[in-house]
Amino acid sequence: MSTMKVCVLFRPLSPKELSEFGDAVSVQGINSESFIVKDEKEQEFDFTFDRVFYQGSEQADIYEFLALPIVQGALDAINGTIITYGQTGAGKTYSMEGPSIVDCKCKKKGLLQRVVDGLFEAITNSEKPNKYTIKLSMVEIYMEKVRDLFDLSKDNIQIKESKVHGIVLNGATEVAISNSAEALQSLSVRENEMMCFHMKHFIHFGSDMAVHVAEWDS
Ligand SMILES: Nc1ncnc2c1ncn2[C@@H]1O[C@H](COP(=O)(O)OP(=O)(O)OP(=O)(O)O)[C@@H](O)[C@H]1O
Repeated sequence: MSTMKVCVLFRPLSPKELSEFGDAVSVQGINSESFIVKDEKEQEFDFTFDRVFYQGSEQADIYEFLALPIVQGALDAINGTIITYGQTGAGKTYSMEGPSIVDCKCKKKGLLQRVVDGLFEAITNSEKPNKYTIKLSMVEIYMEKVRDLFDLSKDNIQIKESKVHGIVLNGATEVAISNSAEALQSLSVRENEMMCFHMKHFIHFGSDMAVHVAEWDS
C-alpha cells in the first residue's frame, strides 16, 4: 500500500466566480477518485486521485480519510505529514483551519483542530496515556530561511535528518501542550507573527510526537 495519499478538493465557487465563469466551469465527476475537466474547446482531460472531495464535502470526511490514519500512526511513532497545495484562494487555509483556528463551529473545523483533538483523544484512549507527551513547534519558511515563530531570534533554523527522529528542525522551540484548547490558542497567537501573506501549509508528526506546524510563502 502506498504511504502517500493525494486528494483534490473542489471548494464552492465564490459569488464573483459564479457571475464571471459560472457556466464556463465544466467539471464532471466520474466517481470518488476520478473526474473530467472540459476546456473551452470542449476537449476533455481526465484526472485520478486517491480521493476526490467534490463541492459540499464535509471537513469531517476529509479528516477521516486523509488525516485520521496519520494521527493513529503517530501513536506508534510513525512520522506523518499533511500538506495543502494550491494557488492563492484555492482553499488551503480553509481546509487546514476552517473559518478560524479557535472559536469555530464543529462542522466547519479544519484539519488542524481535528488533528489536535484526534491526538489527545487517541492518547486518552490508549493503554498507557502517560507515556506520551505532545510538543508543538511552529515555524515559517520565508525567503528560504526557517524562522521559529515561538522565538523570533531564531531566524535561520537548520533542517536536518536524523536516523532516530527522521527530519528535524534543529533547535526549533518545542512547547509541551496538555490539551487541545491550549494548542489551538498557541497556534492562533503565533500565526500573527508570520511575515508572508500567501502561504501553503503543512502539519508534520515526528516520531517523538512533536506536531510541527509550518507555513511558507508561495
Ligand atoms: N471548502 C470550502 N467551503 C467553503 N468555503 C471555502 C472552502 N474552501 C475555501 N473557501 C473560501 O474560499 C476563499 C479562499 O479560501 P482560502 O483563504 O482558504 O484560500 P488559500 O488557498 O488559503 O488562499 P491564499 O493562498 O491566498 O492564502 C475563502 O473565502 C474561504 O472561506
